[in-house]
Amino acid sequence: MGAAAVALLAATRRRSTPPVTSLLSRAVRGLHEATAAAEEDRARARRRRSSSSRLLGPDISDTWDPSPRAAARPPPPRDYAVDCEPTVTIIDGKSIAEDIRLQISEEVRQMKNAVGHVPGLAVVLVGDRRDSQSYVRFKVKGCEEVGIKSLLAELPGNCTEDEVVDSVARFNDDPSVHGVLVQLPLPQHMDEEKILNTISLDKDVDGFHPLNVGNLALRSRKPLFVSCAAKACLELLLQSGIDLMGKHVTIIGRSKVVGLPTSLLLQRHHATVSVIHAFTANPEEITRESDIVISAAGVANLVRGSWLKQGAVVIDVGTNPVEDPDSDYGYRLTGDVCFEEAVTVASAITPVPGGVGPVTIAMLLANTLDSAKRVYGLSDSTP
Ligand SMILES: NC(=O)C1=CN([C@@H]2O[C@H](COP(=O)(O)OP(=O)(O)OC[C@H]3O[C@@H](n4cnc5c(N)ncnc54)[C@H](OP(=O)(O)O)[C@@H]3O)[C@@H](O)[C@H]2O)C=CC1
Ligand SMILES: Nc1nc(=O)c2c([nH]1)NC[C@@H]1CN(c3ccc(C(=O)N[C@@H](CCC(=O)O)C(=O)O)cc3)C=[N+]21
Repeated sequence: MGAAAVALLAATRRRSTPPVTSLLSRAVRGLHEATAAAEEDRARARRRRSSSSRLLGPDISDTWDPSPRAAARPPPPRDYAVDCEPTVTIIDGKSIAEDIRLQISEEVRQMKNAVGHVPGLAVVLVGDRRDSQSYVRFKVKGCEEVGIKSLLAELPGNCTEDEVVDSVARFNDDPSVHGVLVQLPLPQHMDEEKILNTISLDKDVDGFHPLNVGNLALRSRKPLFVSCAAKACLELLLQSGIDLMGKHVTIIGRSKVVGLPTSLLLQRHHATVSVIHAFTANPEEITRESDIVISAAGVANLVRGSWLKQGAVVIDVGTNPVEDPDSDYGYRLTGDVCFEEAVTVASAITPVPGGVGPVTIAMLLANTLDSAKRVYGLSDSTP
């Protein structure tokens, strides 16, 4: 099913009419009505977002206390059609990312006026994996869109660990660079931890440095940077008006890129967090108890509709290539969640593509901006 058809379906479906085919024909019949409803949804989401004072991710400093931002937020949208039957909200990550980039552009412009410099992001890419190359392209394009300077070091897959470390060291020493990241995964023969540990703590925009992760975990501490994917999950929830306090959130995955930092970040927002990994027995029993399910396992269609509680919120971080002869490239991206099943159960869900991914990139830009603000003394919160 195409993304447009799914969005249309989402805007028109009633939970009491489960068969997808009948929903589709209704979607076609109600084309104009549905388009108008979807447009109104987007406008409502934009109004909600523009009333938020901060779009650049969680304010780490006060997240142990009940979040003032959450308190000031209007109540969650009523996801009910006119006849009060529930509908599912497709969380529009692309549009949320666009708003974040707009705000970053403005701050970059102000920085240039105030100190004559713009933030700089350096990316180290090793090898020729097509997926890594395209993610890096998204990052560079994101920088261009907001006026952040980007630098790229591309190294062949058979280079030595020392060559990668040298690249990182050059960026660490470059005062025009405020963020350094090494695109993962690295080739098998390299020691990932050793290389990541050479990134300066104050340029660690991925938030993978042990001190940043440790400080995220500790109540009285404040990390300099938090994982972009974790911040994206939080932002998508908050921007959708979903309160986290006391909610049971299950996170599938415990990696340093997504699962672990997301579990720590959401605890700072007073969620009760369960973490599922490859050795967890009966994961579906845990997810079925959860108000919010965040999946970052990297397994296509792992989360079935039957894994979800009625009305659950679903954040699908997974980005998995699956064969698709109909696609130009012979494959397409799909999430960890079986979308067609989940939309019949969830109250809100992120699509893949167009959900978490664009917001993750926007958060990388936000982390780079924050880093430059710290360097130029423009930061409103000293860590
Ligand atoms: N959209 C975005 O912005 C981003 C998307 N991604 C995507 O998210 C996914 C995860 O990425 P990443 O965290 O780096 O991947 P990793 O492979 O590093 O981690 C995967 C995690 O999922 C767990 N896991 C794997 N299979 C299962 C299973 N069948 N049941 C339960 N748990 C399982 C693993 O458990 P164990 O620890 O036991 O091995 C591990 O903790 C990928 O698809 C990636 O492309 C990643 C970053 C950003
Ligand atoms: N040092 C490092 N930091 C990372 O944050 C990191 C990494 N390495 N290695 C790989 C994973 C994966 N990841 C994604 C980021 C954006 C999209 C993204 O923008 N996805 C688009 C896909 C668009 C498309 O390809 O068509 C979307 O979901 O809409 C996906 C995945 C970051 N990661």
